[in-house]
Amino acid sequence: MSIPALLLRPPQPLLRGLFTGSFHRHHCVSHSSTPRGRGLSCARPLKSLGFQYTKQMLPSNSLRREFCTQTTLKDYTEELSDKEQRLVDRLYTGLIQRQRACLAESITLIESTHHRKKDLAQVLLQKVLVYHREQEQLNQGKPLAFRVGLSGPPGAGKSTFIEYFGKMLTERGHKLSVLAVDPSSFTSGGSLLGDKTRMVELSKDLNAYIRPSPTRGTLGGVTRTTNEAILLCEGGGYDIILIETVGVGQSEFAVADMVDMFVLLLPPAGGDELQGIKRGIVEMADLVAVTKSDGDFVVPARRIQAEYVSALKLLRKRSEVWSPQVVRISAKTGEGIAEMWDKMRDFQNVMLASGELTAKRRRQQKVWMWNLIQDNVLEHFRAHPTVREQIPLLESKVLSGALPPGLAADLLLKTFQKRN
Ligand SMILES: Nc1nc2c(ncn2[C@@H]2O[C@H](COP(=O)(O)OP(=O)(O)OP(=O)(O)O)[C@@H](O)[C@H]2O)c(=O)[nH]1
Repeated sequence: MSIPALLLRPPQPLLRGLFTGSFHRHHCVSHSSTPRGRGLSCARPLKSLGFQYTKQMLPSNSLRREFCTQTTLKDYTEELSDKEQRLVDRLYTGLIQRQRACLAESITLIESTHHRKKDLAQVLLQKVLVYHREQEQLNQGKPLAFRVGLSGPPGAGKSTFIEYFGKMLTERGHKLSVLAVDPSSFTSGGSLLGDKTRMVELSKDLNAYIRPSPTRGTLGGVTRTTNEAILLCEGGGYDIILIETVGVGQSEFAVADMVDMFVLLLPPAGGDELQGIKRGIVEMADLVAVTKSDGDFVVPARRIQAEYVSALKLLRKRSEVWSPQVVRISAKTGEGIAEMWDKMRDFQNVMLASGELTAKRRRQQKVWMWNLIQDNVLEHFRAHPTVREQIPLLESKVLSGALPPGLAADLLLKTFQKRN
């Protein structure tokens, strides 16, 4: 993420003072070379970012990007001790040699909340990014992997489906990575997804890698590490990345901003059971699959399929080349799953050929960057001593109706600005 960060315009006065903590350390890096052993500097790099290296001063987009990546990597690398450098090199080499243990260790590193480990993770990510780009160039600019978001309410049949689908893909020579973003893991401490016992066969498959989301942190934090984990998995040679979420919260909106295709699994159940599914989630779906279409469930599955075919027709068209479709599948009998995969490939092909996929990925990079900024700015705002002190009082005044929310927000923002 430091590449887009390097191209940011000079910071606005309000924001200028904010970039002093982890955001700046991880995402804004100095252009000028930093002698080994010197601590990470915040003020100087930001100055150079904003005022010395403007768009006009560098020859072309691609050259500028190249320039930024290399110097970014160099700056971080010089900060590392020999031991740290060896760790990053070992993980990077192991990762691109497709060693699962190194992929697992690398993801653990990016999930770490430890201050120094976070720095190391960024160095590793930069190296993987460069490698990733080289590989994409060798692949005639085509993406290295197909990123698929998969969502559905609890009990929809997600794990049974992934088990069957995953085995089918690995038998066809693919390498599949399943990343589970589970919002329950940080609200209740429990874990709905990612539990390996849910996909017993697939977790034993050497061409499949299943990874639950970390159990700590905020949704923002988890989605950030998921984005980074996607890159690591792709660097590790996985060509299909499945990101699984439970379709009841905010996480699927975040996941939709990370993937090429969004697939919604729905059980053949009545309206009541599907109420938990937010309308917005259906709107994001590129493909809806009605699960458990076998035995007694075939009739209700057909009904749900017909309902969703009609409902999707009413939605605003999101693509020039693809209209969302509704299929019926059974992970018990396997019916419809190969056909579903064919449709997914059709989607990938038409989206790629039309240029929509590339455009979507570009947009997602920008969303990712702004999500990080938003998260960090908010973190700094909440951590500000005076603001933190005033929040409970102002919140209670807003709750009791004594203060309009707009005024309370203005007061807090002014307090924040004064001290920055
Ligand atoms: N008949 C039939 N039952 C299925 C099928 N797929 C899943 N089931 C059953 O549906 C139930 C829920 O399936 P899971 O795969 O655990 O569903 P899930 O969406 O992963 O559920 P959570 O882990 O709670 O999110 C289990 O009892 C499965 O045996 C299917 O294709 N046909």
